[in-house]
Amino acid sequence: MQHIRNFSIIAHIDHGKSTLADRLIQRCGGLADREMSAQVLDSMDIERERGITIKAQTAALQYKAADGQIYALNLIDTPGHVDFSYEVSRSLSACEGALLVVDASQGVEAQTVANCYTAIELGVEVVPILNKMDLPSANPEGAREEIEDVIGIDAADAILASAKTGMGIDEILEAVVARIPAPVGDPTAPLQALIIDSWFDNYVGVVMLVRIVNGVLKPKDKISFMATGAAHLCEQIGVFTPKSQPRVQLSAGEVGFVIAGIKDLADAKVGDTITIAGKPADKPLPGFKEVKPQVFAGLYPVESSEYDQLRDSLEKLKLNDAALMFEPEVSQALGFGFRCGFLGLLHMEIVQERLEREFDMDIITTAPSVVYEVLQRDGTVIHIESPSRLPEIGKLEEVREPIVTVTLFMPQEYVGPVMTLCNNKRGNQLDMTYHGRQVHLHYEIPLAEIVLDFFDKLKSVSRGYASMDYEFKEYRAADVVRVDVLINTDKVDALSTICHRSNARYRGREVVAKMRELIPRQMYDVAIQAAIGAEIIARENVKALRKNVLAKCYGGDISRKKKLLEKQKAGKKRMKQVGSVEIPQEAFLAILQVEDK
Ligand SMILES: Nc1nc2c(ncn2[C@@H]2O[C@H](COP(=O)(O)OP(=O)(O)OP(=O)(O)O)[C@@H](O)[C@H]2O)c(=O)[nH]1
Repeated sequence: MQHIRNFSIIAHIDHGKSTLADRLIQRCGGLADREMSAQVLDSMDIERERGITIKAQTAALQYKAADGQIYALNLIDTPGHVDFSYEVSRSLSACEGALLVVDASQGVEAQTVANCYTAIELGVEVVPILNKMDLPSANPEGAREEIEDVIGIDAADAILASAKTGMGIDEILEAVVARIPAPVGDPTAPLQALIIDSWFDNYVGVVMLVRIVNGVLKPKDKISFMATGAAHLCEQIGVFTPKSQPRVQLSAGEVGFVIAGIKDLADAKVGDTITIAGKPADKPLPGFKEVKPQVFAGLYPVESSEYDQLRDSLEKLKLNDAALMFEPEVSQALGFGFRCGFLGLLHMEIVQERLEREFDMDIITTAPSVVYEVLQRDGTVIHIESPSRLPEIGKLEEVREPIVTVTLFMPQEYVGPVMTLCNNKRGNQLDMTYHGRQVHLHYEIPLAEIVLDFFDKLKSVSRGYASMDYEFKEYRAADVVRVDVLINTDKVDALSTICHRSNARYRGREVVAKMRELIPRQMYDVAIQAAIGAEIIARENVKALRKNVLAKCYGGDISRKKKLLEKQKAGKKRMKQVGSVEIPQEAFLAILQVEDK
């Protein structure tokens, strides 16, 4: 076990995490050069294009160190975004060390900070690396100071590197061996294996990436899952180099994959502990948490006839995304669709994008909302995942909204703007502490305010330097109301939102104004109104088109006419016919564009 090193790479987006991982794999001979064409660790196209790693993967490398010994280095990939913070914490808790990659020309940026704190909290050894030293603009001294000031760890022996040219790669591998502790664990104890990640493979079913903490796991072992209680037969184990390679056993300290004929991802939850059914460990490893969707939105097919296809697509996506939830929903305006639950806004965007790209679906998404707890006059308590389902005022005793505790990190100069933002979002400050130039703030903020656009605003007011994390605290009574939108006097249920009474009029007016810009002119005048209960609080008109598009340019050339019609059809794709009015996707999300008061 003293020849094993388990480590992750943490970095802000674009600081070179994937490039460095590729270099390390290449240097250790994991893949031939021609296989290195693409960044191997980001397996999904969409990840490559968005540049965000959403599914953790790993590589087991063999490295012959300067001391002549051969070491088994397990590189464990971590996702980088706050929506996936639980997965990050599970990946890091499977490691003894983490390489903190900082772009020497950019310095420390927001995302590094939260992940780095998670690593420090978990007792993981952090090795700072200043990457992109080949760039003329590299400023290692500045970056070093920022690591010390902002993150607060010693950066005196940060390694100067370039994942592009290969500079510093050997030094990094030597540091992994010398500075990161070997795992500790008892191979003779009952099995405790932490599930770091799990995903669905069409051929073998669920694949689990595990860190063996204690004990030994072999094929044919009957394993059980301590959180779910499910039992399965272990069929195959092995490691990724990054290609999969079978092994006859995985022992304490090692990282590898397990296949056990599992069909449902829900049986193999990230963070759960695997043990041997006949000889179980007396307790699971700490830190298991059920991930629950926090953000809900309606997803509807643009063509009603594609409902079944949308359901099939969502089912396929769910195979590989245990956090995605969905159930059928009917909207008067949009017809049959699904109410879907996501971990956060990025998760929602990824699902939406995959539905469109991988499954070729045209969908309309409604504005994201949170779950409200409603105490009705008759004493019953219900949970509302869709604003249109909020009972009428006469039946309501109390509406409670989810409150989260938000932890924010930022350099001192951004404290003012960040506090203003939190206050605008109905935040309640809990405390503020200084750590050198770095400030930690704790706030309680209604989740509904966070899901709208908090993350983007936080980034813009802090120029990307502030980072955040949040955790559900409780449901708390709130004076919220539903703002409805009427189009040509018909209420469009998919456009209803719930918001605090103090903001309701303002938001209603702004949404209607935004929608006027977003809804194209049609053959008739379109009236857009906002209402609270029976009271109309705002109204705008979209004036009718005077002339028909075709009339203008049609001069007998039929191919031109066809082209125009095709163009119109393509442009129509993300439009939904509501009554006699065509509403584009953007208009359903107009609430996201409303600025704070
Ligand atoms: N000049 C230079 N460019 C580099 C170096 N390392 C990475 N890059 C470039 O920086 C960009 C981002 O690198 P990635 O490895 O994709 O960064 P990442 O941190 O994995 O980013 P995400 O996957 O988006 O989180 C790419 O265009 C790389 O080619 C380096 O040492 N020098």
